[in-house]
Amino acid sequence: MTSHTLNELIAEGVRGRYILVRSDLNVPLDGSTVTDDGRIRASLPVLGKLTDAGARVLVTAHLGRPKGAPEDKYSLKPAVARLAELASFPVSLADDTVGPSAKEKAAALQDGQVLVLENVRFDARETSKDEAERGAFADELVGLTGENGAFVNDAFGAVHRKHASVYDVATRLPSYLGDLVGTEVEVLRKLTADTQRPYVVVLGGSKVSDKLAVIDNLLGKADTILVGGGMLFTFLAAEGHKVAGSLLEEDQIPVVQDYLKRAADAGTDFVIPTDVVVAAKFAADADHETVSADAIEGSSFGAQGIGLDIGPESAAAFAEQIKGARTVFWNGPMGVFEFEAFSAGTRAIAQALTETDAFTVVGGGDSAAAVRTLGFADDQFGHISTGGGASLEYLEGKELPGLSVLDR
Ligand SMILES: Nc1ncnc2c1ncn2[C@@H]1O[C@H](COP(=O)(O)OP(=O)(O)OP(=O)(O)O)[C@@H](O)[C@H]1O
Ligand SMILES: O=C(O)[C@H](O)COP(=O)(O)O
Repeated sequence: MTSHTLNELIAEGVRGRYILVRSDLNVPLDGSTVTDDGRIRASLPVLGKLTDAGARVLVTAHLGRPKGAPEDKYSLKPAVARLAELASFPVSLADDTVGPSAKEKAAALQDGQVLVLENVRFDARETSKDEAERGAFADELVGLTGENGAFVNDAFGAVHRKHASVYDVATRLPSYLGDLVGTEVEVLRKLTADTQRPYVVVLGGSKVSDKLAVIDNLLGKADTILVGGGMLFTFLAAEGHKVAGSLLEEDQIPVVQDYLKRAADAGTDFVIPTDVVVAAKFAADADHETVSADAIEGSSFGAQGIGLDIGPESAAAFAEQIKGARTVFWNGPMGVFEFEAFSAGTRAIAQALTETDAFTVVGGGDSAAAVRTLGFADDQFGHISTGGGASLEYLEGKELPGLSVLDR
């Protein structure tokens, strides 16, 4: 990569200039409490460098997946409150993204201060497939920077998104690679350049179709793929099993069937859970029991049952695979770890990662949150990446729009 770096921008001089920074503040929330501030902490160094150098920093960020209009539960308020607590520079939040509040607060911003714009996904143009629509939104974001603005992408978790605040603004402003993105790419580059085998990829989480899409390119690259979390039910369904009320993306069944067919030729083994923890409902205190993965509907909860974790037998089998690996990449919790009763699978995988001799990478907002909230320390893993989907796509060898647009 030949992108210009933040240090180069700072050397050019930023005092008094408006610098637009894309950060990843997409943190897990419990109501208005940030349950893991890892991504906020990871965003601090770049903001600190810019404010120390006298820049007026405008931060863009997303939270969750709102439907292109403001929604209280997706406000950046809690994330920005936490950022302000941790920061050594003044931080404020605009009430909108490119509206009157953003304009007024941006105009009043002083050297060394940070203004975060409200969730970029409150504007449908941010994620539009239509380049002109995204471009119009990008123009409005760039308009806030005045005459001599610049753009820094420090949102590693979002570099796989061709979105206005990630991609289109970079075609309109002199653009630079943030330190967090630089560091993350360096670790993943080393991992792909010299992958020690066996290479085991552990996949879980709830963004089922996103994560299923990456498997295509992992076939042949990974020796073993361990399938947990929400996507496991699409695998079970692809094998002809009923999954009751569990998370299932029916339209993805043929895709998974195709993967299963191609796996042997590609030299990749799938390990699919043999037991599942099924709950009566999606709740922390739900009644639950462990059943065989091919008999989910046979649980006491019948067709209402929801699979919320992998069972102990599967967790042990996954741990065994991890023990024998030389490289492990893990994205996506094995179950709904936020509820204690359904956290055992995720805990077992985290534990196995801390015990293997393999180089281990944990990627993703919730995956990183899971290992921390379950009591593991960052230094027990080779690398904890802020990016889940982003790191997976990097490992697949895909071109990431947010990175390639910075290439000169
Ligand atoms: N069986 C399941 N049913 C429903 N939700 C599940 C299940 N297993 C895991 N999850 C949920 O998946 C969520 C995390 O998924 P996600 O795909 O967002 O992972 P991530 O690590 O944040 O990756 P990324 O950074 O790409 O978003 C957790 O909130 C967890 O509760
Ligand atoms: O959580 C993530 O992986 C990033 O913040 C990107 O979020 P997205 O998958 O909703 O684009």
